[in-house]
Amino acid sequence: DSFDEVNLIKTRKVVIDNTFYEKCVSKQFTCYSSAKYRSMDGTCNNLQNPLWGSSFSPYIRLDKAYYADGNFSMRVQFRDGKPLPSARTLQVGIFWMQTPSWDIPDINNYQVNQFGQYLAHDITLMPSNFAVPPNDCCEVQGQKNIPLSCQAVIKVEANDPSYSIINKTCLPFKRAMTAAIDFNCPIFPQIPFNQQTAFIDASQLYGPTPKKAASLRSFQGGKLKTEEINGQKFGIQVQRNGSKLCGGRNNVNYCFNRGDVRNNQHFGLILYEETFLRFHNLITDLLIELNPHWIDETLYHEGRRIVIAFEEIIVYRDYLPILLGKDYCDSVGLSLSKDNKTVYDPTIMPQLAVEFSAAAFRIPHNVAPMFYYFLDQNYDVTEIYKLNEFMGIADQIVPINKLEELLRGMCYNQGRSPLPNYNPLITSRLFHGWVKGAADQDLASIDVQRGRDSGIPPYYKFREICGFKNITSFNDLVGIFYDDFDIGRLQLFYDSVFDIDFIVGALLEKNVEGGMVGETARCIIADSFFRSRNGDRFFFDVPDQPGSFTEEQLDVLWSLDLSQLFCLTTNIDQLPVDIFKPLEVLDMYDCKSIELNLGPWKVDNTG
Ligand code: HEM
Ligand SMILES: [Ca+2]
Repeated sequence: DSFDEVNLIKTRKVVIDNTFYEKCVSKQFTCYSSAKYRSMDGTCNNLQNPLWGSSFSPYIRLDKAYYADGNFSMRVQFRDGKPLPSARTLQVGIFWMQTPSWDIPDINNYQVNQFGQYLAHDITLMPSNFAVPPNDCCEVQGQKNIPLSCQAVIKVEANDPSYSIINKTCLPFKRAMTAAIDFNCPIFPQIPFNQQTAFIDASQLYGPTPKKAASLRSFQGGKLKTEEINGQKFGIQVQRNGSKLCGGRNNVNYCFNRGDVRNNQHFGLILYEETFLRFHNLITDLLIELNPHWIDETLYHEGRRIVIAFEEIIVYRDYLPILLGKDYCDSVGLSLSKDNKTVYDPTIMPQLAVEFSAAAFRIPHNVAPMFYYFLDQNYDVTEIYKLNEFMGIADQIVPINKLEELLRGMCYNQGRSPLPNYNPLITSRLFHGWVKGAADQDLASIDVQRGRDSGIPPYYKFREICGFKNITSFNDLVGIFYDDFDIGRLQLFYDSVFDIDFIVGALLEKNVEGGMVGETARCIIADSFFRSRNGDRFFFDVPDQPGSFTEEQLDVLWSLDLSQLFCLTTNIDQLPVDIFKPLEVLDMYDCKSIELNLGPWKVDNTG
């Protein structure tokens, strides 16, 4: 078998802990192997283990849990058992000083960031329990009986180069929900929950539960609900009862309601949510023309099945080769090819690893750009917005032509180059303008703290899991990072090489050739994408399933790409054929000439 590295993780015998399914779920499932469509929540995908990969089930662990007490308290230093350095202290001491105050331009554009985030929101959501007070964990520090979920706020030093300016000494952090604490299900050590379906099934659009999904459907013609704003069709908004609040933000006029709760995070993401929603409704329009006898239910599920197949193709054919490197994808069986169909294996656990969600797949936060440019038809800049100041607010893109101007900017501008640091706006003023307690966060500190919160192994252990040479001293790190001086910087903060947090080490690593992440992150990311696909009975090209596409239908699906989707769902005039490459103005689609032909979906209605 040539799929060495991914197999290496598979054959480490990842222990699938079934305690949750056996002890904590009382519902009995009757699954039908003849079902043509996926359930909304991912249940019954695996017929023997109906909850595998479903929403609200625990992540798996690639290794044991690393907690100080073996149960839930955060990891401590290897030598003396003292707390690890504050996540913010690491960000300031190792990354901040080396972060340029502008984005270094990349060979790819903003779409790589945006598709990545849209995809992340399909497969993973490891939330804190915001329903349980207090809202702002910093406010209760120093009091007696601090709730467990608030015991890991991030300490900020008085001389912090950015937070001292606004007198911030504490970053609120709420620990992720776990089986034992939030679902009353005694699993120890604790394990966080995935509130999304682990499958690539567009659950960020349709909703990860039957209830949420139903609330977004119009129940007419298979469509998702829309409303008209400024003469354009958008998805529905959240019922705000006259309040002007969107998520954590005051004074906004527009706030959308979609399958994933993070959908309003910023306008780049909203562009994807809106265009994919319009794509679904366009498909159902075409299907009803071909098959006028189809009822709403059939149209909805057939449309959904096409949208999902489309997303899966973009992920495995177009996106992962850019993120991980094309040759690597070929060698570990992640590539998609027309004649080599995906083999479904019911023994593969499709659920993602906590090491993936809490850490490895966050490395691409390093390409989140500082500024968004809006370009008109002549490619002149009409607006420039700071990412962090326009989070939780859709107002800028609902006026006529604005979605198109944003889209143009995201295609023609070079994106942020993947280097060890995140942009300084999201490491000091993330969610700027939000309500007190939520405002002015640091995503880099959060990512370090989330790793400790969820008990993932330290950096050296990840390298061992991935089969790289063992690390036993700081010296063994020579040659792994962009800059060997970083080893000295790490030594300033960590007592021992065994203490280094995964994401800190992984961000410093040299990127792999032809990819955007280092070798350790790549190995963990590949493992979860392998699971999510090969453990998915409904993956679009798995043959001989009740819902398998015909060869003619597959030909149509293969002919589609992201640029065509944007052509079909917006009023944009033209787009580069390769959606991820800036400045490729030679190979363009004239959007007026793009049509979607779903002919192979016409069925004989006499049968
Ligand atoms: C504009 C760009 C982005 C912003 C502002 C952003 C922001 C955030 C925030 C605030 C969180 C929650 C952190 C926590 O509380 O633990 C998060 C989580 C996450 N992000 Fe991003 N992100 C961006 C892009 C991306 C990209 C490009 C990827 C991957 C390709 C990504 C992957 C993830 C993952 C895997 C998580 C954890 C999700 C979970 O399971 O809860 N993000 N991001
Ligand atoms: Ca999903």
